[in-house]
Amino acid sequence: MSGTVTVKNVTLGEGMPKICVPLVSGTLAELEKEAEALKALEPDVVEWRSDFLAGVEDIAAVMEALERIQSILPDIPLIFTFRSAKEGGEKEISTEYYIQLNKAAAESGWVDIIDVELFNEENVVRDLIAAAHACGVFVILSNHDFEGTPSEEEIVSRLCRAQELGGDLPKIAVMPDSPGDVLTLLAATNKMQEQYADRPIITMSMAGEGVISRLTGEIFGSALTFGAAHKPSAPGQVAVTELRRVLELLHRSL
Ligand SMILES: O=C1C[C@@](O)(C(=O)O)C[C@@H](O)[C@@H]1O
Repeated sequence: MSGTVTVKNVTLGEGMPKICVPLVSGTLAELEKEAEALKALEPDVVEWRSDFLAGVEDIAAVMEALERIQSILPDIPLIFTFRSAKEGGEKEISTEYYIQLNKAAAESGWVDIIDVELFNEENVVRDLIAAAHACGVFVILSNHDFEGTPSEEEIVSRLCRAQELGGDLPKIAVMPDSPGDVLTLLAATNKMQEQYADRPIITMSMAGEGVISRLTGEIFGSALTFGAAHKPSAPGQVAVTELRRVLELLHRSL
């Protein structure tokens, strides 16, 4: 894998894959508790899945939550994500509000990375990337296929598209229907990192069969892996402490 992205002393794209833990609470009070509890797990990165928040349609509530998270975990890189229902998230919002929300998060100064879904209008994607970069915020350009696993060529092509559009961290999560689908994701990851990527990428095959892909990023070329604290944000995430143990085991073997 060539290229790295460094946020708050955490470098993605070198050494062991970094561990990201999602915050998935529904209320501000729960979110604060969840963020406090996360400290003990020492994640490299934290993702706030804002689509889980009951008041996410109110931008002031979102900003208040962001400020709280940031003040509880000031030293850990924070990803702001609104995951749309069509890509496995909790809610659907208008494109206008999606843009407003992501721009507000990027401009808040409390967020290091925003997650933008690749399958938006191209001008929306370009606009959000430009807005984030203007604030010194990185962009994960993501795609989620909860229905299945596209072909190796299609996975590589989506990751390349995310890179061409200027995403700092192209990402794809796919759902396997067989061990062969998991191999397809791993082969696509390997091909992308060997032949096309000039920056770190993030890939995973979800659910139980796909767990192996969340462990082997250092070998096949995925820079970030999502582990669960109490509640996973997607199927197949394993507990952070176990995840770290396996990543370290594989790292020592290389
Ligand atoms: O995109 C991703 C990856 C993910 O879907 C996973 O499978 O671990 C979990 C989400 O919270 C995150 O936004």
